[in-house]
This record gives sequence, C-alpha cells and structure tokens, in this order.
Amino acid sequence: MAMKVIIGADPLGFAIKEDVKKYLLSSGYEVEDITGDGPIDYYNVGYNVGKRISSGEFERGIIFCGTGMGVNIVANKFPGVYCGLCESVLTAKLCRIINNCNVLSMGGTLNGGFKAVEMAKAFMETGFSEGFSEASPEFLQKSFCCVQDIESEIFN
Ligand SMILES: O=C(CO)[C@H](O)[C@H](O)COP(=O)(O)O
Repeated sequence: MAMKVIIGADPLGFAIKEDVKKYLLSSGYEVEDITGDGPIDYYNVGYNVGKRISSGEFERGIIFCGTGMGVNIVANKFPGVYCGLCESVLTAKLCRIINNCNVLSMGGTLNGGFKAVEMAKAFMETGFSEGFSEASPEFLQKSFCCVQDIESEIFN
C-alpha cells in the first residue's frame, strides 16, 4: 500500500509545493494537498498538517511557507510530530537518519523547485538510523525514545 503523505503551503510556499507534489504523485505516494484554491495562512498549514500527522492519519507531511519556520513551529506543537526545518538536501536526509522526522518544512523564498524536490526525495527515501558513521543505530534509536519520553512527560 502506498505511503500516505499530507502536504500544504501558504502563498509564499505554493510554487515549490507544486513541484514537490508532482514528484510525490509520480513516485506513487498517496498525496493529500490541504492547500485548496484560496490562500491559506502559514499557521493554518502547520495546524492542519500537524493535527493529521499527530492523529496517525498520515505517515509523512511536507509543508511550505516563506521560510519554512512558521509552519514548522505550529506543526511541532502536536505530540508525535517531528518536523525538521531544512535548507539543504543533506539536512533533509539527516533529519530522517538522526531525528526520525515525520514532517519536513521548507521555505519558498529560500529554495527553488529543483532543490525542493531533491530535499523531498532525500526526506522520503531515507530510513531512520541508517548509514550514519558518526553514531550507531542503537544510539539514535535510544535518543529518539528519550525524545518521546520527554514528550510524554510534557503532554501527560
Ligand atoms: O514565512 C512565513 C512564516 O514563517 C510566511 O510565509 C511569511 O510570514 C508570509 O506570511 P504572510 O503573507 O501571512 O505574512
């Protein structure tokens, strides 16, 4: 079954979102785009995507605004959301390997469509704790569990 991915963009993230959406659809992912026809503010993108990742309805999310920061801040308010703000292909890859991020955010004022797609590819195609010479998979997995413990303490 295809992985379910939720995406959304405010007006400043719209153009690169369209390029990433094309990549996701052509790669066979099941994509829901919450953007719609009218403009949507960055905090509503972060809210709607964060909520539906947190509920478990979607496995991954990719969100866009001018800088990637506003959508990132709001999405990360939800338990179970690990949103990485990335400005390079390397960080998009490392946010999966090291942090097990399930949401990627990026900015339309900082990235062109080609780079946005390369970052999305790195995010979608990289596994957690795989192939990182600086730390063992055991350490990365234990660290992620500690992050989840902190989260449980805060939310419960
Ligand atoms: O980068 C952003 C948030 O981090 C927004 O895209 C930027 O602030 C523009 O939003 P608005 O047009 O609603 O002011």
